[in-house]
Amino acid sequence: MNIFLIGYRCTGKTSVGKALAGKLTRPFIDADEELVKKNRVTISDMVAEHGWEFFREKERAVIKSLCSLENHVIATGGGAVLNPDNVKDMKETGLVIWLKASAETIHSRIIQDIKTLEQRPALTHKNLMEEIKETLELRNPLYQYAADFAIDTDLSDTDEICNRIKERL
Ligand SMILES: Nc1ncnc2c1ncn2[C@@H]1O[C@H](COP(=O)(O)OP(=O)(O)OP(=O)(O)O)[C@@H](O)[C@H]1O
Ligand SMILES: O=C(O)C1=C[C@@H](O)[C@@H](O)[C@H](O)C1
Ligand SMILES: [Mg+2]
Repeated sequence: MNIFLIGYRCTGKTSVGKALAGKLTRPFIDADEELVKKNRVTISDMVAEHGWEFFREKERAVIKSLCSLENHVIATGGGAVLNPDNVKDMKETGLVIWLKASAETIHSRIIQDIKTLEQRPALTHKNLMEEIKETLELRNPLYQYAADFAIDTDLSDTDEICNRIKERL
């Protein structure tokens, strides 16, 4: 079984995924990083040039191919659950863990993370806080449906989150 990490931007899927894979001595792979490598373009440039629909098609291709792996820890992009085929494939081939954080925590991590410019182009025309709140409201039911269980990340560091996941496995 694979372990898939899902959740909104900056809930820690990539950071926790890497650390968890180390602790479980399993290989780690990140869907966003795979997409960038495969297409040789940053996410921000891809979205600026071709739009979100094009990005979602590329993301679907990556998730589909990652679902054929075995025993990997896989960090997904924040919007992977928007495609029901991704959700179906992840549920069939692994355990799906939802990393959660409050809108305030997400906002603060997004504006501080150096990767935001290349990796997290705006999803809406709203200001960042409104975008986060509105998008979380739309996506929370999708994360909920996809996940086997959820972990709150607001008050814990990566190491503590890994330990809490390990307790649940
Ligand atoms: N538990 C945490 N406590 C504090 N900071 C965190 C925590 N988890 C992640 N961060 C910070 O938030 C930022 C984003 O983390 P990360 O890239 O792992 O998120 P992500 O969920 O993979 O985001 P994306 O969906 O955009 O790929 C980084 O600067 C990271 O250090
Ligand atoms: O939340 C989203 O829709 C996204 C999150 C990032 O991980 C990237 O996959 C991309 O910026 C889209
Ligand atoms: Mg990530």
